[in-house]
Amino acid sequence: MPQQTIGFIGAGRMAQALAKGFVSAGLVGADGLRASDPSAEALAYFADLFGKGAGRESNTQVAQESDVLFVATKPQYVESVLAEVRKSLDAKKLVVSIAAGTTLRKIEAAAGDGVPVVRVMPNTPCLVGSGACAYALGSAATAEHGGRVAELLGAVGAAHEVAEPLLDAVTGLSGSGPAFIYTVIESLADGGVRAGLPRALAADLAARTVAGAAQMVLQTGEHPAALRDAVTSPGGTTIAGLAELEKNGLRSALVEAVTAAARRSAELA
Ligand SMILES: NC(=O)C1=CN([C@@H]2O[C@H](COP(=O)(O)OP(=O)(O)OC[C@H]3O[C@@H](n4cnc5c(N)ncnc54)[C@H](OP(=O)(O)O)[C@@H]3O)[C@@H](O)[C@H]2O)C=CC1
Ligand SMILES: O=C(O)[C@@H]1CCC=N1
Repeated sequence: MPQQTIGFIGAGRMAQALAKGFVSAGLVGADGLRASDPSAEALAYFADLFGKGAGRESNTQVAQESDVLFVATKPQYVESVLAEVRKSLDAKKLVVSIAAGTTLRKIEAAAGDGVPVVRVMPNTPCLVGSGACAYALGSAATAEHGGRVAELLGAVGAAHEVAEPLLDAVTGLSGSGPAFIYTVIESLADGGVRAGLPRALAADLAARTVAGAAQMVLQTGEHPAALRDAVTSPGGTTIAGLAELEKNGLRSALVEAVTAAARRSAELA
């Protein structure tokens, strides 16, 4: 990939996760990063991670200096931020919005005619190269723009192109999903502590169990139910635990969690 400058308007948690992932993957040097944020704390943290050279005083400076401009504010600020920097945008730039719910129509209207826009839903595991992301192309974005975004996101995890209407469901599943799974990990660890394990050991075993099970699904390609059957001995320990999960509605709770998060994403539009 040719040398490029990647800017972030909004230097919060998701911007930091993406920037760190891009730098770790060698897609950009710290000198190729730009960021602006009204929060001195967020900007200071960004500078701690990537060096003081990345910070800029205004969103416009970031837009002017960036080839790829990530808009990484909360959804309610996306249109006003783009209106603010609109004069610095043209067909040679690529605008990438990561905001939940904010539609391509709104982003494109705020960015201006002919500005290539891609709407992305990333997740925080991009920080450690294990992101699960999806993206949809705006009307002025070509396959080449899609390829650039796929290459960036591919360096920090998996990237799937989808039709825009699917992005609310993606948000409910993989955007918000890490928070659901952290709750699962915490609860597994609590179960371990209840059964007598020291907290630190329980926390380590819980996280590795979730990571290992996910890797089994991804690497074997087996259906999760088949993998579950391979753990479950007749009359054994696992079926005793699974019966409790069914009684307490784990499946339904997770289905409802993803559905509620997807619904909320649609509401944000
Ligand atoms: N966190 C996550 O797991 C994911 C988040 N997203 C999306 O990413 C976006 C950012 O989320 P997240 O990183 O969690 O949020 P954060 O609040 O951590 O980061 C947003 C940052 O934008 C700053 N900001 C506010 N107004 C402006 C402005 N006018 N110009 C420049 N910066 C501004 C905020 O400053 P201040 O705090 O002072 O307002 C804050 O530091 C959201 O749209 C969210 O939907 C998508 C996928 C996953
Ligand atoms: O909670 C949120 O709204 C954001 C979007 C997906 C994950 N975090």
